Amino acid sequence: MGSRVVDNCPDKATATSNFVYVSEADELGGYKYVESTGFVFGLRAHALVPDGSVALNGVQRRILRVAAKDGLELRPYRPPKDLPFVAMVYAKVTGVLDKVRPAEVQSEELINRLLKFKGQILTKNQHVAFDLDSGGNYKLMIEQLLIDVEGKSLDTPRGFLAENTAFIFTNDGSSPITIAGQKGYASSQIFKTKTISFESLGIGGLDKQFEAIFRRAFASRVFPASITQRLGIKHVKGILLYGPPGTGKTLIARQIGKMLNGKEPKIVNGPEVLNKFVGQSEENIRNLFADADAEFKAKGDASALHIIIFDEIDAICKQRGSVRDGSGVHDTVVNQLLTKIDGVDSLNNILLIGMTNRKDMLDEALLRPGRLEVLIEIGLPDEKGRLQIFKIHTSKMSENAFLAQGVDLERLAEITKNFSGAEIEGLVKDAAAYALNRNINFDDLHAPLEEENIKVTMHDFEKAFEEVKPAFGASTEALESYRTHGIIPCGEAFDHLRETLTTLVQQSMGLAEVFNVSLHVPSLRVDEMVKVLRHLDCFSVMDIPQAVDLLTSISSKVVPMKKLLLWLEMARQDVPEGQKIPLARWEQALRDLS
Ligand SMILES: Nc1ncnc2c1ncn2[C@@H]1O[C@H](COP(=O)(O)OP(=O)(O)OP(=O)(O)O)[C@@H](O)[C@H]1O
Repeated sequence: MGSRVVDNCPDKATATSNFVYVSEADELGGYKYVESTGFVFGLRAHALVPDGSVALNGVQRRILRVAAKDGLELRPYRPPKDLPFVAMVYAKVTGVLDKVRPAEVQSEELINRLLKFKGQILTKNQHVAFDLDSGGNYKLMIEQLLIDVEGKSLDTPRGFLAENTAFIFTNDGSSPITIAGQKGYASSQIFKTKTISFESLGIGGLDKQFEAIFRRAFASRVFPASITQRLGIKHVKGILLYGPPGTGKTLIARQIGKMLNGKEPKIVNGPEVLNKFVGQSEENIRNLFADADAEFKAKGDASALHIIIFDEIDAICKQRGSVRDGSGVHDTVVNQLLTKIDGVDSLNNILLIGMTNRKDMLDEALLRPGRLEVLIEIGLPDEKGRLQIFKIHTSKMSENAFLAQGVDLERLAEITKNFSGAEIEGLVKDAAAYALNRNINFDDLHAPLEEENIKVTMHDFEKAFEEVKPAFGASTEALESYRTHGIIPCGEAFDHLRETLTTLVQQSMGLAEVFNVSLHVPSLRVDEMVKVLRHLDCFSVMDIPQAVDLLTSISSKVVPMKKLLLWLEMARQDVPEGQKIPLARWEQALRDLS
């Protein structure tokens, strides 16, 4: 059927219809669709189109890469019988012209307008020009088409636009057009980019944790509300990152904030929020949520995501009642925080990322479902993670040729067992300081530095390694100080574990050096408490049953070992050296602390 001469559309109505037009005498006139360069268009005949021409709007000319007066091959297109109806279109909306002023478009108007193209065939990567009654010429850039096959969403390269086709408007930040009131579809825009590179984010060894955070806290926000509501999923509003200091908790929280399209995250520090003036701490918490509150009231589910990063959250959330400042400030602050996440006026547009080194000190109420419910441990990095961290922190040196040839990062990762990310960073800095020192002329501090002589060598790293010691794991003194009370046989489970481990160690005598065993004793039952108190010898034997009774009546039937030791220490404070704790003192300490 051959080539047609490209012409402009006769008027605005034809230009915004997404049809292509031929003359009334054209032999293609009998067909409903034509195909060119892989795109399919609805075809209409029009009295104002000259014979032998095809009228295209500017957006169509662009995707077909032709200009007015060019020739264009057109072929009639008969939709195959199995051409599917599109269930969901992922597309970006931008202006028809490259330069377009920022504007806000209501999604309802947008969708109603786009559904006027019902019955047309859409192809992936196609651009569709349209106008809106409220003004403005826009183009829809189709990124992905999904069809519904037996409840599963599958990709399709082409399909019919149907009455019930759903739209998800994405925006990678390149379009100045924001879509308001997306009825939950807005969520698909939360990530700035489609892929994540951890190394470029400067985070080493935390891929698994990141994946877990994504899966558990963000997946629900990527899908449109229409899907999450059908699945009965509620957005996660709080994450707790916990683990030893310097392992990258703050780093990961900040990077999450940067990756998301939401508002700039707010970062606060627990102790900063607390204020000695009555009501001021609560006010600080309210202020923290004020912007999210205002936007949620104005825009509801279409509001952007507000991220609040709460460092040292344990400072404000210590178990309620456990703080003895007599003011009850901590309680009201925690309550205030809980209301915002989970109360009657709770907000759906917030994500609270709490961080702590002391998860055990947190008020359990804060960790219930609907609150800080996703708990992610950020532990010490393994060897692979350490290598990544070394690479991250030496990348600048390496780029600028300051890293000597013989530096073996793999070897360094191997020997830095128990080092946290921050300690690895410290070690790199220390090694660099050695290299710099070597190049300083102490006789003449004004002598010019010869840059090309500055090389950080393996020897510098070795010297730094002698100096920087990890806070965890390696220090025997620290371990001893944790066991001031010796090992207390506190129950059947403990005895069983000890026997099994002893047998294992005996069986592999000679290998014993390489064993590292750590025991975690979560909570003690009544009989176990009796054994522990007996072992610690801090009450007279006669008083022990009553001491346990007091403990369980004031606290609970099951008490964490750490808590028990803390209480004992408090109770012992006013008791003279060598004397047992009197029951009255014990009761008073329990009441003060519970
Ligand atoms: N996994 C890591 N990858 C790269 N750098 C890291 C990593 N962990 C820590 N660091 C380095 O150590 C610095 C301090 O880490 P960060 O403040 O994130 O630790 P943290 O776990 O929040 O510690 P704290 O509990 O003491 O607040 C970071 O700014 C970064 O330079």
